[in-house]
Amino acid sequence: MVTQPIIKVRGLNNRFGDLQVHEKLELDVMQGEVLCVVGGSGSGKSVLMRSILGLHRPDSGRIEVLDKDVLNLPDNERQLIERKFGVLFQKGALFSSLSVRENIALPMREHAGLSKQEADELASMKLALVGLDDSVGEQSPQQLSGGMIKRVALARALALDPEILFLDEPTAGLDPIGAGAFDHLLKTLQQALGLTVFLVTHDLDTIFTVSDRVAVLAQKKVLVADRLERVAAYDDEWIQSYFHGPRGRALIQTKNEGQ
Ligand SMILES: Nc1ncnc2c1ncn2[C@@H]1O[C@H](COP(=O)(O)OP(=O)(O)OP(=O)(O)O)[C@@H](O)[C@H]1O
Repeated sequence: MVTQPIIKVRGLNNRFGDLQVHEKLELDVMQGEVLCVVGGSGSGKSVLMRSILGLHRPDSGRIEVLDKDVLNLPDNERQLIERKFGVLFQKGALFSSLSVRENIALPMREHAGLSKQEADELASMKLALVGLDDSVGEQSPQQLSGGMIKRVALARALALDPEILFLDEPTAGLDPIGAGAFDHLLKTLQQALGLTVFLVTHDLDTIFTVSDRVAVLAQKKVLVADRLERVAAYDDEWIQSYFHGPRGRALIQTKNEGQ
């Protein structure tokens, strides 16, 4: 499948005081792919995602989304681009004072100007999409398990039918079965909806299940961005210890046996 970059990052520099996080970082995210972004703690994965989302202003560099130079767009055009983003933050807590349905309907009412009834009906569709019963809509977020909360947060991220979905550590805090179920749901939805997914994760299972490509952040840049098997073979100490530790070896073996 030949696709075009939907996001292009060029010469990105991010610095906090004396700490240079990104130096001339380059990255393409291809239309319709799941790109898993990995790297050691503090390597700048979240700052990269926040820079693309417009939540952090980089010191310099260029970020294009759908061929628009988003760092230099007027506010109204920038908002049109942001409407194409769905975001699930690691700590993207739901509003506890609102029901699940109200949480999902909120972006539709605030950003798409839908009536309460329209938004509630669409929220039901989004609940079904993430595999939750409609009755969950009337529950409070505090009543839900960790896995259900992630599904609701995913339903909310999909509220405005985004083209690009950003997720920061979506399986963190889930047990392995819940995490596996979330990974499969994500892959199914991504394929069904034709989404492009930018996924920050430490979770090797997630990478093996959902990634089309993997980008490794190290040494202030994207060291390599390629298919998993090529990245796993890359000659770098961090990559080798990450992908070829006991967990990585077991996953590679399982994958090979499944082929
Ligand atoms: N607003 C900020 N002010 C100062 N330093 C920051 C700020 N945001 C991030 N940093 C620093 O930038 C570096 C990269 O942070 P970032 O959160 O992107 O790392 P990460 O790769 O996502 O790490 P982790 O895997 O631990 O979540 C860290 O050293 C962090 O402390």
